[in-house]
Amino acid sequence: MARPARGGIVRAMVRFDRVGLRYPVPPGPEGTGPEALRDVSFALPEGSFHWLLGPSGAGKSSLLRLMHLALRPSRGEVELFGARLSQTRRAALPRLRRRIGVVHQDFRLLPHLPVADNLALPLRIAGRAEAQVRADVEEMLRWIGLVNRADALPAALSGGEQQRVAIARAVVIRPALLVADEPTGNLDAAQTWRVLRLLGEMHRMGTTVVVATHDEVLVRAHAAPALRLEGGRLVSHG
Ligand SMILES: Nc1ncnc2c1ncn2[C@@H]1O[C@H](COP(=O)(O)OP(=O)(O)OP(=O)(O)O)[C@@H](O)[C@H]1O
Repeated sequence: MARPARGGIVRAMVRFDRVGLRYPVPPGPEGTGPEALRDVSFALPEGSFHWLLGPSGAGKSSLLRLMHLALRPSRGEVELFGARLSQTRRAALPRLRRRIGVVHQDFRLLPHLPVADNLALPLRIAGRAEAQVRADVEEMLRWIGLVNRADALPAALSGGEQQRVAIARAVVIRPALLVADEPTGNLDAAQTWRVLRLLGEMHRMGTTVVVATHDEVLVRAHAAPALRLEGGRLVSHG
């Protein structure tokens, strides 16, 4: 469900216009690999929730990498928060990246830092005062139900607990856009529902959310529009 912005007009948070992507395949020059995405166009309204679906190799992770600025397109235009990437200076990218939270299937927590410090890191990088960092981390731990694991290292947590920490870390600086790549791929059913609930809560608070998944049960449980990829092409949207 999209929330109207000022004047009732729903802004696009993300817009892809005829986007193509070729990976650089060594040893050739950049852009000579097979096409991972072809002619992909869509717009995601501010405050929407979308599933990203498609068989293995369809291009889901590639599309999300473009969306969270880990890659630039080989063709076409990606627009985020109204900024066209082709016209955005490299120096301006970190500021855009701070508006995007990313969750991966394999959590990617820093293994040598306790849970609380994993959550604090984005806040410290953003220069928040330490009292604010402590308050925000506490709030996040409460939200994900892990207050009593603040001092644990990630390896001491179950996969589902680690994924809840990863979601909290992705949203602790209140991103406008949250992208998740197979966030429940390694989780059992009970943990999958908890993760889905957290993603749904972020959406209800106004965050634009995109979730790639293979899990049709999940998709049926949370009715939302879907982008469906096949062979690098967007075959349906809605
Ligand atoms: N880093 C890379 N270098 C070269 N080719 C890549 C790279 N990552 C993905 N590809 C290729 O791009 C295409 C799309 O892959 P992608 O990982 O985006 O698909 P996917 O839909 O996310 O698949 P899965 O569901 O298995 O994760 C595939 O042909 C894949 O081999």
